[in-house]
Amino acid sequence: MISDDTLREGMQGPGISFSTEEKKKLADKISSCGISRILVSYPSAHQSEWEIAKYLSSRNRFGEVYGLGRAINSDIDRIHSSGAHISLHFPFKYNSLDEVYDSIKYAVSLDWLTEVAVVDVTQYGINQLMKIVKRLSDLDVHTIQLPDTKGKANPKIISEIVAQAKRITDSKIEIHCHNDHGLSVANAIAGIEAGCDYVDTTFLGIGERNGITDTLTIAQYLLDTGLIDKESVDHMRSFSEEMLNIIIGKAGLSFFKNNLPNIGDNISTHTAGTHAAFSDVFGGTRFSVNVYTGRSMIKRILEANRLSIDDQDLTSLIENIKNISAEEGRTIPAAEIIEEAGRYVQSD
Ligand SMILES: CC(=O)SCCNC(=O)CCNC(=O)[C@H](O)C(C)(C)COP(=O)(O)OP(=O)(O)OC[C@H]1O[C@@H](n2cnc3c(N)ncnc32)[C@H](O)[C@@H]1OP(=O)(O)O
Ligand SMILES: O=C(O)CCC(=O)C(=O)O
Repeated sequence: MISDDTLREGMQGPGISFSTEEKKKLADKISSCGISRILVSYPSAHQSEWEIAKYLSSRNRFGEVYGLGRAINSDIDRIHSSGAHISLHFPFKYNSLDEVYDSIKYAVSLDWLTEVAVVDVTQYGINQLMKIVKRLSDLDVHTIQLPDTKGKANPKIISEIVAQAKRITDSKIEIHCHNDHGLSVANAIAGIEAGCDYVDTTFLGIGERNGITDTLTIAQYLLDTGLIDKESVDHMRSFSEEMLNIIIGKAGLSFFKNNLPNIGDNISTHTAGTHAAFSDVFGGTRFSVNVYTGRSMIKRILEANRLSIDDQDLTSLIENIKNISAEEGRTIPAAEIIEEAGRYVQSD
């Protein structure tokens, strides 16, 4: 039931970044918690993300190891070459889904366990969403994820979409609930009660903006329903305590104040490069920079500081930023990005 997303979604939490060595250690702990399904990285983001996907998928610690990417052939090839199972997300805005479906067909031809996230489910009417579910099911997508990407859903909505999806497809249904309105746990429980097959969680609920459903809270709920054993929950509790110190070490104690739903700063902070690329979909104006950044985000940070560099320099600036972040397991503050960028401006 639990699909752990701490190593990928968790690394989208403001101020959070993990090096490859840190991810290996965290993966060991997660597997000791009895979790067998895990999404570990975004292989097209950086070499380190490909390496951890390769490392974890070549070991027998988990039943299913996934890497995430865009529904485009180059991201699919990158994930597949790591040996991880393919997890794809739709674009956040589109005119047509034809090319997306072609790429998904390609992914399924490589990996029968392919999973696809129909991002931001609350943008659709229920009939339109079910048409998409049916189309993915006809393409033999193994797992259809229905994520509340913007954290705007409520338990009634999640219950309705999961129940309807389960009626029209034999594909597995997965939910992924963001916490902007503080409803990620209630929404996940509504999805479980409505019959979903998997629920995405992260330890301490860390993730993009103010995160998603917390693993331990859901495990505690599943314990009461008999779907998980007490030993696993005990391991999750002690790992959650360790994570608390890891997160404070990386993002400071104020992380937990900023991470409050509805009022915390984190709800307007983005890490995902692809989110910054769709600024009319995601309104956030604060950025946390690690290997998940992209051109759109770095350009916006430079523009806010009245700096502009040419395309080639931007490529090399982003490469440097991502390398430092991956090696040192830390986010890169705006001041450091500006200083790095300044070197390109001066050398022109
Ligand atoms: C809901 C979620 O959290 S899904 C997970 C999102 N996670 C991330 O975005 C983290 C990893 N991202 C990255 O490392 C970078 O954004 C990269 C490597 C993917 C791309 O970086 P860049 O090439 O510098 O592009 P940038 O980040 O500015 O923009 C993303 C591009 O992907 C496109 N895109 C985004 N999602 C999709 C998708 N599902 N399918 C196709 N294209 C997509 C955008 O339209 C944009 O294209 P453009 O460059 O033609 O405008
Ligand atoms: O977990 C995934 O597969 C990606 C989707 C996601 O993170 C989201 O929509 O918020």
